[in-house]
Amino acid sequence: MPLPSSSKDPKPAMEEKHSKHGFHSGKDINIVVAGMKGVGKSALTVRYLTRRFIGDYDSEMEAVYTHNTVLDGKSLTVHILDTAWQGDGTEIKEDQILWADAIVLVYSITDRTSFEKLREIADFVLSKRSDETKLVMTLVSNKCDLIHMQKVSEVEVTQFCAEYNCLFFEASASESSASVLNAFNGTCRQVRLTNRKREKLLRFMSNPAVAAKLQIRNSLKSLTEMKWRSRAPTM
Ligand SMILES: Nc1nc2c(ncn2[C@@H]2O[C@H](COP(=O)(O)OP(=O)(O)OP(=O)(O)O)[C@@H](O)[C@H]2O)c(=O)[nH]1
Repeated sequence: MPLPSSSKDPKPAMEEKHSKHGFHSGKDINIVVAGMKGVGKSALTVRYLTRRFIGDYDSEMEAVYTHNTVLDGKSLTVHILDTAWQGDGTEIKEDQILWADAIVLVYSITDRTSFEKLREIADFVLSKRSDETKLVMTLVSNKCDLIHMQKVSEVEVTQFCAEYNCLFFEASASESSASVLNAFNGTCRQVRLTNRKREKLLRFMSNPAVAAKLQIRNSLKSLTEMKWRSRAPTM
């Protein structure tokens, strides 16, 4: 699927810097980073790409970055869409949701509203995806260096993850490259796992013997249903 529209093309310097190794896996992973204004979406993205923390970004700017890397011994190309918070529900567009293999939902531990808003975003995202196209969602609590200002409890986070089937990562874009790498790498691993499972299922389903069995089972099921319907008393 083509890259989603973005209000700005990827920064050329960034693109060049992260494409310089030139390896291509054939299996790209598309990630959308979403969350309220000021939670650190750009800081996390840039930390993952450059291992550096840059304090200030143009908050109006939505950007797509391409990053070539190696994960668990296999080359990987990651495309990251860093969304810009608009506050009017238009920060993620439908084609961007369909493009994504994973959505990284970011909140700041110092801002309760930023956590609460993620429900709206997650509901919107899930309303645009069918079950078959398994989408990976991860929850990232950013600004963990400000733990003394924490406004969201562990119980709430656990509930959220159970409800939306999310993986959870704690990060600090300002203090720790490792935490940010862990969040993005964990997300990519989960996408690979999901893809492998889906491919395995597709292979299984396309086996002629399995297809024949399924067809027989479905025919028997509809025969039984017809039988019950014809026996049911009419009012
Ligand atoms: N203490 C602390 N500050 C952070 C961290 N990550 C980001 N910030 C700061 O939070 C502010 C917002 O960061 P951004 O990366 O611009 O946030 P954003 O989510 O991209 O915001 P929008 O682009 O406006 O949607 C900046 O002042 C950052 O320096 C962090 O881990 N710890």
